Amino acid sequence: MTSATIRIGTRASLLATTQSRHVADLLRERLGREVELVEISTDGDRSQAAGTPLAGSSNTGVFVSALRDALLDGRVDVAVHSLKDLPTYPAEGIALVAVPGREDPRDVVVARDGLTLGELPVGSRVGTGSPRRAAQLHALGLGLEVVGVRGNVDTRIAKVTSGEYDAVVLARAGLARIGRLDDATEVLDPLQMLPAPGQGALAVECRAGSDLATEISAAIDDPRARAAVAAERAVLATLEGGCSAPIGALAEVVEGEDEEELWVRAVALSPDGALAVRMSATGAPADAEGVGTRLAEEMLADGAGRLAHDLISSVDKRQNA
Ligand SMILES: NCc1[nH]cc(CCC(=O)O)c1CC(=O)O
Repeated sequence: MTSATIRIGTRASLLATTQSRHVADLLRERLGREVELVEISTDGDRSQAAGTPLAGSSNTGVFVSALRDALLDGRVDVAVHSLKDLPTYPAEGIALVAVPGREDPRDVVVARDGLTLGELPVGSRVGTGSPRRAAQLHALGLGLEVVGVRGNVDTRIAKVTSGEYDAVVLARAGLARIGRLDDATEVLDPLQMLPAPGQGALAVECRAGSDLATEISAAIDDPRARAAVAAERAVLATLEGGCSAPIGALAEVVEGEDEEELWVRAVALSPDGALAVRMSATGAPADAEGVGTRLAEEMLADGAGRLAHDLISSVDKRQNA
């Protein structure tokens, strides 16, 4: 069993196969095992191929469960996902065995003519399918027109190249992984654009309780990355319980005076970006989930649960302005 080839299930997209290949390389290097990729196609992938691109969070659930099914019925031994696409609730029989070293979690702008967001004229069309990015773009007050965009990373960049959109906002990690970082014209500071919980991190899953789970965890888990995403996902899970507003969260493990410290920042916004609840917290990396949960509870106590009532809150805000 321990000498058998490890089969990694992957979606067929460029981003997914690049991510899976990265995990395959880590496993070969650190376990000295043979590793192969097995493509798992889904209804979502097929309709994408047929020319109706499905994108973003609404459909990621389909991809995640197809990979998990392949894991559960033994077609593959390992599943690799973008961590930010995983739902916060656990899946039966599946263990999150490793969060490998994380890419830079920030968002980037890909704009025409090398422009930054601040240089784009009022009324410029900026594409994103993410309510989190849309709300934070509005909150910048630059008068940008936020338009929906679907499809994979290349499709989105092509909207700018073709002149259809002036810019798109994407995860830096996605561009880095597919070797297109040069297309980015600005890296957004988290003060302006807090990333999605888990952005830039990978999730490596195995069947719960398998020997392979323990072996992989010891070989490729990065405790700092794991603590950071645990805090971010605790923020998300807790806020989801009480609000449907767009959410950003970013945590980092930093060297303190004599021990490591966990820093967490989070934001919940009304969809039009007019109102936001922002908070931060620090704590021990070992208590990552507790730190994130308590931070989100404070945000709810401060009104984060009412932000989704977009119309009412933005009207209130404008009357005060
Ligand atoms: N929602 C799609 C998705 N899922 C993971 C990434 C990029 C890689 C990552 O964030 O880890 C992307 C594209 C994007 O948001 O630009």
